[in-house]
Amino acid sequence: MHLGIDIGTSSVKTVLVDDDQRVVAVAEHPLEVSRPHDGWSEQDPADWWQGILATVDRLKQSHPAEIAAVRGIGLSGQMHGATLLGADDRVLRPCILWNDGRSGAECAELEAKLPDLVRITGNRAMPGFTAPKLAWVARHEPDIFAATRTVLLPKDYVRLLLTGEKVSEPSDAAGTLWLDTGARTWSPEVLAATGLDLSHMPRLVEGSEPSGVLRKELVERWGMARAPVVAGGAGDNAAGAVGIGAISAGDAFVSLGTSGVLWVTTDAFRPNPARGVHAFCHAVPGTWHQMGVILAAASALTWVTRLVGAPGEAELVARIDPARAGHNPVLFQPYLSGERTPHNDPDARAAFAGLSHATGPEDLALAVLEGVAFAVRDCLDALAEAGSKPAAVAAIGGGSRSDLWLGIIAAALDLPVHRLAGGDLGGAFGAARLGRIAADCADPAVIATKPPVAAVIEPDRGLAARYGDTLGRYRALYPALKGITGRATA
Ligand SMILES: Nc1ncnc2c1ncn2[C@@H]1O[C@H](COP(=O)(O)OP(=O)(O)O)[C@@H](O)[C@H]1O
Ligand SMILES: O=C(CO)[C@@H](O)[C@H](O)COP(=O)(O)O
Repeated sequence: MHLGIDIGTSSVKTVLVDDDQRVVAVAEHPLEVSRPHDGWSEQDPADWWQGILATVDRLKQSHPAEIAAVRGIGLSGQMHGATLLGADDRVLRPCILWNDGRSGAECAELEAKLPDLVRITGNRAMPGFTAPKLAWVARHEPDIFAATRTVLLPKDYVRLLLTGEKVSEPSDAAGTLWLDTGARTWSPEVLAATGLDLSHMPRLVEGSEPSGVLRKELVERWGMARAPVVAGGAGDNAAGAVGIGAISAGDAFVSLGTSGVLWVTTDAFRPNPARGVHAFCHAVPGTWHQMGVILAAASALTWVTRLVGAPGEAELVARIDPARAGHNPVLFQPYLSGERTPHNDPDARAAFAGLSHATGPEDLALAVLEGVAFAVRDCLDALAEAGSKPAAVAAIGGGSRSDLWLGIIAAALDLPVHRLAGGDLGGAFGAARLGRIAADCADPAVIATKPPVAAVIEPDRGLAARYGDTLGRYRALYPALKGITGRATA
């Protein structure tokens, strides 16, 4: 038995997986995002911990024998979040999340200060990455910066509470912008550019290696027969990739979580930072990936669901007439949190265009599904310019539960989309696999196999042709609105 724990942005998900890789049980605990100013995005790390205790406690109640038999635990988490700890390892301020856009000025300064930044890290400085956030804290909260002894990513902070160890691994560490991504080691040069050094960083293991064991009091609380090994784990996208066996060069998927991601696995470090393409390490040693990232995907659907007062995302999507896809006069630019790929613009904002007296909630919802699909198409084209051209993509994350959305995405990308068994569990299932690999010293290729394809969604030819035209109009929105819409001033 193995546990996978994913600190998602919208919830903590914990999955119990047996030795035949069957999901035995899943428990989820919702999380809220706090937005104290326009463009800011924060969470209290104590909420992640409450989510872990609540979900594992629930699994212990429903499956005590299986929890007692857990041998390995894997961690997955939303990437880039800056969790700042003082000398006593207490959290100094709310975690600044991956979709926080406050550090645009610091990004520009960092690139100017360290011309080798892109060569070392393989990435442009983008707000949301961890290093520019620390530069922001140094400028705006100097007392907190001075008190900071350790900076941890979300899943690495909960690892500290689970094991007492300060450890990270390359897939998540690459998203800090402090990693020499090709070498998979911290870069003292980039750390120094933000006033930090190696003492502020956790030690690194590979995602599939042990990082420690569960603390005695938690082993007792959950009635485990012995202390399970806790694996290095992975950032949520790399963990999602392990969960669907996307560990060979060219394997591709689209993730529809709070964020949207178009991921392609690479067998070498292939940076190409133009147009906001990310080049990070994978969770499997000796592998890397490229990805395009949009900051609002399923979260845009959640937003419009609340806006129109619908009871839930699934209920709102069910009200959309699928025949309206491609005939919707309403366009939506989904930059609710600014955008990374392809614009790297934290000040961009979302917009509806083409509203009339005839527009109803279903038109807005369809526009959101279509606008997110076009934003993912922008990622596909940016990755193609970076040399990665997938022939098909798998779909993972909560949004992949919607057949309509996957059909829209297949047509917008003009690629087949594969729905995989368990894909909606995102990183949690992949984390459980990493826990097993670490506990059993197993070969990642033997465990991280591809699950059965539950459905292949081919692009509808007529819809793909109509979207060819709509895509041009969608792409005209950003330059037209730049300078008109933007971050609210205080
Ligand atoms: N049936 C559904 N159809 C479309 N989207 C859905 C459905 N159920 C959940 N979602 C979306 O899934 C999102 C959560 O996905 P998830 O992968 O768990 O995100 P995260 O890892 O960021 O917490 C919610 O924001 C919601 O919009
Ligand atoms: O910032 C990124 C990747 O660079 C995001 O993908 C976060 O990792 C959040 O993931 P979800 O909560 O949307 O799964």
